[in-house]
Amino acid sequence: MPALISPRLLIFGESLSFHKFPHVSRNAWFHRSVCSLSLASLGFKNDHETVETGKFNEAKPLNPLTEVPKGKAKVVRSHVVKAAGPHRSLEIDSTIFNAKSFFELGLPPLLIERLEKEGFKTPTDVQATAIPTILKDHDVVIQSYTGSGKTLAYLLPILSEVGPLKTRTTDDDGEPGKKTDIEAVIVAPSRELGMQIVREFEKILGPANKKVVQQLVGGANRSRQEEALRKNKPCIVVGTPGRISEISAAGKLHTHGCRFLVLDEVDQLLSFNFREDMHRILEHVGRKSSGDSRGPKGSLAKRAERQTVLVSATVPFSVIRAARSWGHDPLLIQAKKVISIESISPSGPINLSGQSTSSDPSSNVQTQAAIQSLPPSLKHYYCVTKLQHKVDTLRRCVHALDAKSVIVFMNHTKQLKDTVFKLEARGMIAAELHGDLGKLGRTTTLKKFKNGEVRILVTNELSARGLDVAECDLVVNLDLPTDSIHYAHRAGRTGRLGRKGTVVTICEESEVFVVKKLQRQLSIPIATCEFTEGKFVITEEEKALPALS
Ligand SMILES: Nc1ncnc2c1ncn2[C@@H]1O[C@H](COP(=O)(O)OP(=O)(O)OP(=O)(O)O)[C@@H](O)[C@H]1O
Repeated sequence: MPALISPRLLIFGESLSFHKFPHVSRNAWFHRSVCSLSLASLGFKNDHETVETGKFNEAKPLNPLTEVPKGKAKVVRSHVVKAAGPHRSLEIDSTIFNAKSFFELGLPPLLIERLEKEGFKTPTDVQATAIPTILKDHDVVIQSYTGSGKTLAYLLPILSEVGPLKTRTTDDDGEPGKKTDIEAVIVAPSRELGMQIVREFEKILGPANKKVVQQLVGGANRSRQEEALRKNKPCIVVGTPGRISEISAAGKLHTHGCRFLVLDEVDQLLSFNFREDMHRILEHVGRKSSGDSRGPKGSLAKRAERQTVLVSATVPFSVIRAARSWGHDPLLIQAKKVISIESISPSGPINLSGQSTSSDPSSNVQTQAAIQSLPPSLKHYYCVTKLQHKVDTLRRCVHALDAKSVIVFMNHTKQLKDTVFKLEARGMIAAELHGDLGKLGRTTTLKKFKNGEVRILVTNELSARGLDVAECDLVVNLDLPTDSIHYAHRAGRTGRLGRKGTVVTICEESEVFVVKKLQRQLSIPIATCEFTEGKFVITEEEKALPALS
């Protein structure tokens, strides 16, 4: 089973052990029920406004809309709100939002004005907790599930202190062209995520202030980025570790006076691949805070003491350790909770309530980290098929669920390309996204997928982290993920910001025990399903199981 063997297993400690976990009879856990569902019946809108600009010129599915037997579909209707931004199609469960307003969080009026203009009306829970904590100058680790709005949770307090929308104004701040030092550095593990964060900054800053933020991602022309730094003198840079450290080493990026260092997807940035570049960044961006001079910022001396913000949906203990050594008295923020990291024992992983446990950290750090990263609105299924029928099963899955925007994860580029070819041969609009494509190719594909021109994006781990496509209503694992952390990040590409989302793992009979182990590790039910005669049929429903420890 080569797809399951990855060097990344070493990063996160525990891996899926194929021999340790015996094959367990499915029937032992199931309560048998058969019903047919579409994504609409699972809580999605069924009409074609879901993808506003979508132009699916495909062969019609055999049975486009599936009848849902009354009482079988588990539709949980709750008060819904609309998403901010141009796509307003999928319903959002309002329970993700906080009772407080952005104003109550202490954000400056100009920033609130911009938020309102862009349609951001209410903060999410993690934003309502993180924003005031960061504004009080604390070093923090932000951990909450995928799609819960962690980007704005750090972006808004930064823009409260840096750039033209900030609270306090001085003559030299905020305007591009006047300052020479960078005031905030945001590091992300992939170009796509880096560019996505830049777009989020640009959205809030507004068209007049775009030059306040500069992207420094790999794959793009470096001299053009250096030229933009020299000419525009941005106060915020967002980039990948390699490119940031390259430009910094060349003396073209001045970050010693930097006030904010954000490491997004920090657990991935801790991996061996990024070690050297991350070392340079940590050494050259501001200086580690001592805690002595905490208080309102303003003087240059105080600015040189950086505030460190670590962010991820999955926080293994290695991140807690890193937070301790890179910051002063850091706090862990989990949706509505704030916990002192110093109080977490180095010998134990953090559990669901944010406290440490005394068990062996290597045994279940990964499990705990993954459990907390899954949005509750996701539904998980798996379907058993033969290897040679996987693509056909995928096609039937997409049709049966009437999915509008699908991300398919595979582990190997060659097979990934074959899958796109086969899907296209069957009249489906699919595209590939992987590291072998150039930056332009990747950007174009992603753009087409986001605006609905491409219905099925076939990709690999590159897209598992951070990718935010609000309309994505289905994630399919056509190859199994390496472990529960990877499952969680892949799954998190759907069900963004309280929307409903469906995750289907298509596997061979011999791989079922791995799905069972994921189910136990993540403490989620993963029901068995089939796609017959254009219908999505849940053949055996799972009970939620206690997490493996
Ligand atoms: N308060 C809000 N109101 C409306 N939309 C919001 C709000 N906060 C964030 N969003 C939107 O929700 C989407 C998901 O946010 P974001 O990408 O920051 O999630 P995340 O928690 O970082 O996810 P991941 O862990 O997968 O990276 C984005 O499109 C963002 O613009």
